[in-house]
Order: sequence, then structure tokens, then C-alpha cells
Amino acid sequence: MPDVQGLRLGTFAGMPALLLEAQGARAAIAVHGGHLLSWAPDGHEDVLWLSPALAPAPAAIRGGVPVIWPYFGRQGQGDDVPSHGFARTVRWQVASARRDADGSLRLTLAPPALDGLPLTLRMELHVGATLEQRLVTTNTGDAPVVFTQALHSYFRVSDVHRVRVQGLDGLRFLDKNDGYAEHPQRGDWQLDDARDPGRSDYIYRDAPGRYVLDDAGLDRRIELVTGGSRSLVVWNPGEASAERSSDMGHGAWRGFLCLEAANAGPDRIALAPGATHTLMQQVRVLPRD
Ligand SMILES: O=P(O)(O)OC[C@H]1O[C@H](O)[C@H](O)[C@@H](O)[C@@H]1O
Repeated sequence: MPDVQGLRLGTFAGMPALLLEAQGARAAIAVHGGHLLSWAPDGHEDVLWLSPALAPAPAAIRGGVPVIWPYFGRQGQGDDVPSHGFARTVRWQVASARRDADGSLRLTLAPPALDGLPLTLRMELHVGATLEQRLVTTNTGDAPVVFTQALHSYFRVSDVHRVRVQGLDGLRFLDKNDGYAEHPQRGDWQLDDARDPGRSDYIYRDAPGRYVLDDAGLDRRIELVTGGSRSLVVWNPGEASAERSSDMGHGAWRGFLCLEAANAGPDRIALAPGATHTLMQQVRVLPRD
């Protein structure tokens, strides 16, 4: 563990974690899954939601920012592989850490290599009043490799029925609950879509890379800016599915909305030998006007 001011090992929600105290924000990262558990800019409640009913390791952590890699769901895989890839259920290592002159913290973490997979991954995190997270994938083999991925952020909201997502109007989305049929988005995203009330599992195509989650109940807006991604997944399971889940907690599904910076569905990355791809997200809390 590098000796850096504002960085120490401890526990968060009962899990071994790196605890960060940067200028402008506090954060926690689980070594299990390289999983950002918490990011709370000064003056704000945690921006991320973490389940009150977490399943014990080595299960994937429900909440925070799961790293979905090297495939989204089981895209392009057989039925016998873990959903969303292996990165979120293995122990990661800290490769480097430093404190910038402005007091923000920069960390690089990586999962172990997987036998037979000619891809490597590292995650770069920059923690301060703005959060920046990058997934950097390199093809170490001698043939092109196709992969999919996501930063599967669970944003904490006052009540998922009362928030809106701006930046999607006019886009087209693939609806997983409708056999991936394509539909147009009209206006802001809201949970109570007349066609599919009370749940959302949409892959927005050709997404522009800037979205605002407007939450009157918490009196804040969360701005998400993405790069290296042409898809945004907007997911909330809705009541029926959430209440069947063993790791969400009764009623807790109302307290989050996932906005996932992704390469998924038709947006696959074909990486040439030796080439590198970076998926990036930046998150800021904005006041409401
Ligand atoms: O339960 P998990 O494996 O963590 O997946 C949680 C969710 O991830 C994404 O949002 C997918 O689009 C959903 O279909 C899936 O249910």
C-alpha cells in the first residue's frame, strides 16, 4: 500500500476497503472487485447507493460502481459464465497512488490477468470534488478482440419515481424487457413509462455523453459525462423484481437509479492487437436552479 496522505486501509460497510480523504470529497473502494463503494463530495450526502442487504463475498457487491468487464450481461458468451464478467468478483491490486497539489487523490488499480484472455484492464480513479473514473483495456494478443463493458453506477436518489434524466430526448433505446425491441425516447427519462410502467432496462444507442439526473427530493442534480462510450444503460428493476432479489433489502430499490456508461448491445469494441481503449466517466453534483 503506497504511503499517501489521505489514503488508508480500513473497512466500509463491513468490507475491507481503501478509505480516501481528498480535498473536496471522501470515498471508499473495496479491494473486492476494485469496486467504488462511496463518493461523497463535501457538503453532500453520498452520491452512490449501497444495498442495505449485501450478499457476502465473493458475491458481486450490489451498489456503488461495479466494474463490468470484459462483457456486459452475457453478451457474446455462453450461458455458463458469470453475468457481467469476472472483474467485479475478484480481488484487485493497487498499482499506484498519489496526492495532487490540489489535494485530490489519484489511484490506479488492476484485477489479476485471466488465463487465456488476451486483454488487460486497469482502472484510473481521480477523486476530488469531481469524480473521474477510467477503464483502460489493452489487447496483449496478436489478433483483434471484441469486448463489451460498463461502469455500472448506482446513483442514490430520494425516490426513483420522482427523478428525471435529461440528455436522452430523441434517442432510441433497446428495451431488454421487450426482447431488445427498439423504441424512441420522448422527453426526459422517468420510471413511469406508459408502455412499461415501473421498471427500466434500456440501452440507449448513440448516446451523446452528457446526462443530468435531476432529483428535487435531494435538492441536487448529478451530472454524468462519459467518453469512449456510445451507450447509456438506464436500469431500475422495479418493485416486483427487486422484492424477489436477495441482496437489495425491502423497499430499497426506490433509493437508486443506475446510469451505466457502457459499450453494450450494438456498441461493441473491436480492439486491434496492441491497441488500447478507454471508457471514462466524470461525475459532479450541481445545485438545482
Ligand atoms: O444483478 P446484476 O447481475 O448485478 O445485474 C444488474 C443489471 O445490470 C444491468 O443493468 C442489466 O442491463 C440488467 O439486465 C441487470 O439486471
